[in-house]
Amino acid sequence: MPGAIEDYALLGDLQTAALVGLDGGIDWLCLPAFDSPACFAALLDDERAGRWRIAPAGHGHATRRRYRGHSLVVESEWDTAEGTVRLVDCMPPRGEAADVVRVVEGVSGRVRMRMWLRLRFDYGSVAPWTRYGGHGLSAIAGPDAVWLNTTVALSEIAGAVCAEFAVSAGDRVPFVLTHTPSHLPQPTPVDPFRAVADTVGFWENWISRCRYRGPWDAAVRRALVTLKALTYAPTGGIVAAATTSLPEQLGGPRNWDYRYCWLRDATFTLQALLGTGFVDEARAWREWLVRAVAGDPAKLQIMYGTDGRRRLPEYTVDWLSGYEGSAPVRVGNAAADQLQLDVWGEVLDCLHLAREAGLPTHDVAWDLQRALLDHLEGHWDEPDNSLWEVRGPRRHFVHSKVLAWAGVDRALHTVEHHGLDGPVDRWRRLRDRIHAEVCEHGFDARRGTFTQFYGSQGVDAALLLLPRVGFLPWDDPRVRGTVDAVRHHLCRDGLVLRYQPDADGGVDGLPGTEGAFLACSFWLADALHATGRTEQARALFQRLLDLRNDVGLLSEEYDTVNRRHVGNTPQAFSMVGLINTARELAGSHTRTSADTDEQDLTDRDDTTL
Ligand SMILES: OC[C@H]1O[C@H](O[C@H]2O[C@H](CO)[C@@H](O)[C@H](O)[C@H]2O)[C@H](O)[C@@H](O)[C@@H]1O
Repeated sequence: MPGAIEDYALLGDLQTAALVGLDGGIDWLCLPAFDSPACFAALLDDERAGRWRIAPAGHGHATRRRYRGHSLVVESEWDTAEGTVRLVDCMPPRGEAADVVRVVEGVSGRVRMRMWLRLRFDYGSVAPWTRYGGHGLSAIAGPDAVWLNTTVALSEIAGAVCAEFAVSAGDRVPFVLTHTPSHLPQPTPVDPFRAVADTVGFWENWISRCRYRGPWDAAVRRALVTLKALTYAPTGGIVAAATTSLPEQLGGPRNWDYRYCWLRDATFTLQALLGTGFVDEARAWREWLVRAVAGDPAKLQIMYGTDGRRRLPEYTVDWLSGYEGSAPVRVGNAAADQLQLDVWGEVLDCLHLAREAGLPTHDVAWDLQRALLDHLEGHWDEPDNSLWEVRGPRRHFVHSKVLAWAGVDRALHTVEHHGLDGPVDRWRRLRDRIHAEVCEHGFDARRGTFTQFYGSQGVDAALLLLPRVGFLPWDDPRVRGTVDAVRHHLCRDGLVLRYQPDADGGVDGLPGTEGAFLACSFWLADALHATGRTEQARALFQRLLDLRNDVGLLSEEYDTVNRRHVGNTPQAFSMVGLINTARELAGSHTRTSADTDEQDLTDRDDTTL
């Protein structure tokens, strides 16, 4: 039985990620990449689907746990009747192969320990052939080979690899699990102690480039490290979360695979990284983007594989029972084929912002912007699936139209401020036309609010973003009315739903309901602050900070009834929301290109940037 979603800490090597629970069990690990089949999938079933646990014999949850400094090295400690023991877990920066390093350290007394490893390739379905030799083993099946190196004796019990040993104060017992494609020879084993030190050094060095200084510094840095850990270093792509199919409703079917690169999530992530000083990541992402979307702009997808792959067919993994019975488990994501008009606007905004942030003007990037804009010009007035990826009928979603407006607006800014070439008069007319249409059809004067889509009876938390992209100012009565309507209709226990799933006869085409969406809750805090209700904004932000788990992570949503994290974890959207709201409340504006006229990025030298 897996732990609560909030029980998990993240390990990662910038190519893949593992989740380690409070009880010392790694319940999720895909090798060699984020979206590879899992070799530990207990998270979505039970230990028969693969798990690796190290803990004091007969003990459950660790007494305390933390990341070492700002790194992704997790230290779990158990106080037991026999003494205290520490488990140090990490994935060192990728060298020759992918490694998971676990070191048991005796702190006091003499503690009996138990290691239990059950490798199951291909999401729990393939038990490898295991060969033992000395203090190690190799496990091979199909394309995968895994080696375990340790200093303690291993044995096999009921299909699992076990070790019983004891540690006294000062003892260190290492375990190194290494993966390679099965046709390659065993790689040179890493030195586990050096690997831990290198991992700490890597992350401390990376975060030292952070230019945010202000309140909530530790929370912001942890969020940034998490975003970086969701980056696939070889290509610069950024995944939306480390997992698939953690449910948006416990026991329900709203279970999706987030191990891909959504243009929307990635652009939000980039805005947070750029705003805190991480320009190299923006450069890598722009390169990734230009490669991924090259070709016909009509064929732009809303998401890609981390390598830019377009085909992400969705299928169900029926042999896994799902997290706490939440079936189906899905691999791939059918949303890849949807029309989500906001993405054109977000990409145009992000490319513009990258340029404003000092990335050199790049002809290919401008060619891409122009091609995207040409396509948007011919398609902005079509109904779409919206940023929420509804699986019901396409509609004229207000947020999508506003982001189309923003895309045109950013292209105009680029021409005006960077001397690039474009048909500005035509684009100005287009921008004005979209604006007028949204204000006419997307605003309900009777209720004083923008609506989820033209003619809708529902509202949408994404409407909180309208002033942020510069569509209308925060003091416009239509904006204030919309903020109030979102609060009134979408708040549950003070947190914000994306929309009312049952409005307009059911907009998303899915059964069941879902938790409060944490990114939207951060957007409400920003909106309260921007409309002069800073105390309420701070209170909401504090509430959201309090929802982080013991190591500072947030999943996608929060179940306000069961008081639990729900949805995939850790989710970039949520961590981005934390960073942006901290910056807003600290007085360092989250820049969108809508601001660049007035601010001209002078805040690049602010201490809080
Ligand atoms: O709720 C239905 C949709 O949920 C997922 O999409 C959500 O996550 C994406 C990644 O973070 C985000 O970009 C999107 O805005 C969210 O709605 C799921 O991936 C979709 O397949 C699903 O239809």
